[in-house]
Amino acid sequence: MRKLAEHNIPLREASITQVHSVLRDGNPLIVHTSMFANALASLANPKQQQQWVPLAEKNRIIGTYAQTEIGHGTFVRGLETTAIFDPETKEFVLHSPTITSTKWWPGGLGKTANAAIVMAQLYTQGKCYGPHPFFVQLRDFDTHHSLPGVILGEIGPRLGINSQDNGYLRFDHYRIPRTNMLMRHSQVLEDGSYVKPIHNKLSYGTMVWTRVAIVHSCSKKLACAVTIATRYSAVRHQSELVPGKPEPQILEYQTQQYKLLPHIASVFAILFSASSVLRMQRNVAASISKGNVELLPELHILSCAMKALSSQDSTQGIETCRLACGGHGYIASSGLPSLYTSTTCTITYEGENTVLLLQVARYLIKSYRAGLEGLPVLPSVMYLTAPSAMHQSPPLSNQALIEAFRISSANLVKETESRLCRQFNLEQNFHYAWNRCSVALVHCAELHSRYYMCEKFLSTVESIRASDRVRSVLQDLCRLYLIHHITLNQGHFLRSGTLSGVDLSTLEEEMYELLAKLRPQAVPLVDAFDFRDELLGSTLGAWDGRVYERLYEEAQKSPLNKTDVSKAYHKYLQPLMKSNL
Ligand SMILES: CCCCCCCCCCCCCCCCCCCC(=O)SCCNC(=O)CCNC(=O)[C@H](O)C(C)(C)COP(=O)(O)OP(=O)(O)OC[C@H]1O[C@@H](n2cnc3c(N)ncnc32)[C@H](O)[C@@H]1OP(=O)(O)O
Ligand SMILES: Cc1cc2nc3c(=O)[nH]c(=O)nc-3n(C[C@H](O)[C@H](O)[C@H](O)COP(=O)(O)OP(=O)(O)OC[C@H]3O[C@@H](n4cnc5c(N)ncnc54)[C@H](O)[C@@H]3O)c2cc1C
Repeated sequence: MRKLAEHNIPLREASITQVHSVLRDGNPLIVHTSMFANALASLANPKQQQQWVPLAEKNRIIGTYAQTEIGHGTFVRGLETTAIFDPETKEFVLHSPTITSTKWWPGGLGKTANAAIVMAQLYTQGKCYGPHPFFVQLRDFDTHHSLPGVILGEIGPRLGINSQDNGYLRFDHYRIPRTNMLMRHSQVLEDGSYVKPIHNKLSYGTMVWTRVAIVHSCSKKLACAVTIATRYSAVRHQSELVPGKPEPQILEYQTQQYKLLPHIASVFAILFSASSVLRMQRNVAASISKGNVELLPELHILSCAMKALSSQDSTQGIETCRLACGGHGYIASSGLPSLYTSTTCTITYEGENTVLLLQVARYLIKSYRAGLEGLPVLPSVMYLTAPSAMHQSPPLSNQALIEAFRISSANLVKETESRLCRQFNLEQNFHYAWNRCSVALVHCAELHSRYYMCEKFLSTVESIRASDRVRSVLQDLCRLYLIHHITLNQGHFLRSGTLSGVDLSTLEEEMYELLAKLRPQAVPLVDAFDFRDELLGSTLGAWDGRVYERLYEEAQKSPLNKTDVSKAYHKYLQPLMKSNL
């Protein structure tokens, strides 16, 4: 926090700095500096911002974002916490009517936060207007005691990020002033009348913002993991590549290169996509402040798509890196276990991935149908009904591979839409039919999202300002990424007829050549991520390569090594040994 102040970084930008990476196992302030700060910036009106932002900036108010309940996380419309407007006192009465309405999970809520943005069902003049955000003080700002009517606690240990306190929260007819409803987009006036927002999902804006931030953070986490595993693979010697010859660096094995290099490429793919979505988000935010919400659906879908893909890719990549380090990848001091546990949660939070991919699929199907009817569709999905341009690019060139992605994705959407129609004819109910097609729909969303990521990687590499040598390495890396994902998805390319079996064999051959070509670049590439040793926090991945010394030194710090004979020996082991059991 002192560093943020020193560098004049506003609170809402703290999460896109490296500040949070210093505390590897999560930290209790992350939701304060990310979602809470963003909710104030984007959902509060100017007067409310004047009131709360300076206090939050000075950490007098420490906030969280309390939306999820024990009973509902995904289905936001199903939240049960109520905020009923009382026109007599000009207050909202917050209440948790059921066990399932208990807020559950918010980061920092258990012990750290003294305030929260609470999402609750807004009732006024006897009508429910759906979930809306409210600024709610939870604890006394001086004593930190929870306030009467607020029941708070911590939910208990989790798979990871245990340096954070995740909390639960219940309200017992807890009153807050009318002006605590965040009123930038919708309002409740003094007489209780409701003023609608210009788009009814604007109150979900903080989720969209966070999904974009997550994409960025996933590229960083994966970059840490590949740095550790690649440096280690250059230090570690094992087995014989050629019988009787010295043990090679494990990075010499093609299988090891295959484990690491595609994930190094993935860091760039995610990072370039993140930058592109971030640019779009800034444009959309500027348009919204001028009253234009035209591009909001596109941003919502893109952020869902990129959050889903980047969280899945980085989680799988980190696990592969851990496995690529053999036994030493399992030790906590390698840094890999905590990278995994603090990344796998990104698959679930801020919208569970399957659910987000189904949002993307819904948009694809709607856009495809609109395109067929000649109705306008937004740029990112025009390709679904646009004619193919396959023949214009040299076979198997990068451009041809991108076109193959595009056509295969369009083909899959077309096939799935037909399946949906057939299912609808059988079921006579759109929702049942949708559910019966949802596995295929998720595949559509994944392929479309992968197409977007590949396209961003390629277009960024082509336009990047760099020396010829650096550009050439990035081009190889990008090529590897494209081919790798084509081989992983080969069924789709064969089905769409965009690539033949022979094409796929040719590409596979090229991939093996690229692995060998990129092998000497592996260490320089990860060094270029430029992580300080303190930030990596890894015995295996430090800059100097002193892996064995560091492992040994770290072992000395184990509390069990403070004495030669542990207390447990006297208490349990010795009696057991003497018991003749
Ligand atoms: C240098 C860089 C260094 C980087 C390192 C820095 C590291 C730090 C990074 C920090 C990252 C921050 C981490 C913070 C920690 C976060 C902790 C996690 C917090 C949480 O999890 S908060 C809770 C999140 N909860 C969710 O996400 C719930 C998911 N569910 C939903 O969003 C919705 O319910 C869902 C699924 C979208 C459905 O909504 P619903 O209302 O039911 O809508 P419909 O399905 O009926 O759709 C109707 C219509 O609305 C459209 N729609 C939906 N959502 C939106 C939206 N947000 N915006 C615009 N439009 C939306 C939808 O597409 C439909 O459109 P149609 O046209 O088809 O009708
Ligand atoms: C570490 C961590 C931190 C968190 N921090 C916060 C926080 O700060 N604030 C906050 O408000 N929340 C927070 N959450 C909660 C988080 O946002 C939710 O857990 C998440 O949105 C998923 O919702 P859920 O738990 O209800 O899962 P569910 O929706 O119950 O998902 C369970 C399964 O059901 C499936 N499913 C659900 N709906 C559908 C559907 N429509 N179609 C197909 N399949 C479906 C899912 O795909 C999944 O497989 C946090 C969670 C975690 C793990």
